[in-house]
Amino acid sequence: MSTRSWEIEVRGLTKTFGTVEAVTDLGFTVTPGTVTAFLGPNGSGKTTTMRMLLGLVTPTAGRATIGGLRYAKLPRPAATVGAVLDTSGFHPDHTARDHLGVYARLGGFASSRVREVMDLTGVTPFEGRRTRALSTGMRRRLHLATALLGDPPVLLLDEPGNGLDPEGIAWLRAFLRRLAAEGRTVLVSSHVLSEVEQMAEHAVVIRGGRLVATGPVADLYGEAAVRVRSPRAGPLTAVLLAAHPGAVRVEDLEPDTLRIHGLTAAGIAADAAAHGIPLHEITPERPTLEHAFLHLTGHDQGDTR
Ligand SMILES: Nc1ncnc2c1ncn2[C@@H]1O[C@H](COP(=O)(O)OP(=O)(O)OP(=O)(O)O)[C@@H](O)[C@H]1O
Repeated sequence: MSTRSWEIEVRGLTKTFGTVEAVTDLGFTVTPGTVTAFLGPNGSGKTTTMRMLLGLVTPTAGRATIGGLRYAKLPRPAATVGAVLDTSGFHPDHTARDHLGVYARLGGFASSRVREVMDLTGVTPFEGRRTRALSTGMRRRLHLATALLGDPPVLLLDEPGNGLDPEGIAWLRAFLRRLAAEGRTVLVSSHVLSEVEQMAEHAVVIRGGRLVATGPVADLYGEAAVRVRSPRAGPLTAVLLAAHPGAVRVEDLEPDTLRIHGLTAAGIAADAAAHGIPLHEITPERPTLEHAFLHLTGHDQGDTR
């Protein structure tokens, strides 16, 4: 890999197909050394954005650059950006090894890379199998292996977890994290947050082609809350509101059950003890990122939390 900083930069990016606004005024940055999740529901514009980054779709407005350059201007595009966008495209009669050999020649990469990427991605155990006979998981690995042939500093992967079983997802997570730890810029799209939750440090969330959030994954979580059950829920509410004016919000879930926002479980327990209020249950509720995602992408209507 070269030492250049291979940052992905998207600014004011817009694409309309006839009357369809696929992407509108989108802006985000993906920094090297991180896995960044590109999240959005189906049809939100993820693939179109990735295609614009690869110069496969011409933007209506704005720009999408890699290391400050448009894809077409990169000195060695195939050795700079490894992409998995379209997961068809294997010759059915080629073996996995043949497929990589063809792509290594096409890309002008050393033939020794074929063995290296097969070992890296776990293709070796089925290298002699014809591609038509590969399982979904094997196909995913072979696509990744193909993308890595040029040892690229940038990886663009469109829904790489699609169709993988939990073991495959766990492998993918660890693998992509390792690639990022080597200093690569890794952008991974998904419409299923739980798939990327444990692998990505950063997220770019879009809806309807527009940015709705970007930043560290940890910041996308909603506010934490504590669920408390007490036979004296009313007096407890009064005590907490009086002791922490403006800082606490209390939801009445049931006559004896509250959800308290703005305080820790320990803080609530201390206030309750100080006023002799018995607690029958006190449970910190960590909001799930899935919930935050559904909220951000407007898919939680009717859901109260
Ligand atoms: N070539 C095209 N011609 C017309 N409309 C298109 C074209 N490509 C994409 N679109 C439309 O642009 C919108 C965004 O599609 P895109 O495939 O980028 O979304 P996505 O987030 O990748 O979705 P998914 O998660 O389903 O793959 C959709 O409304 C889609 O129908």
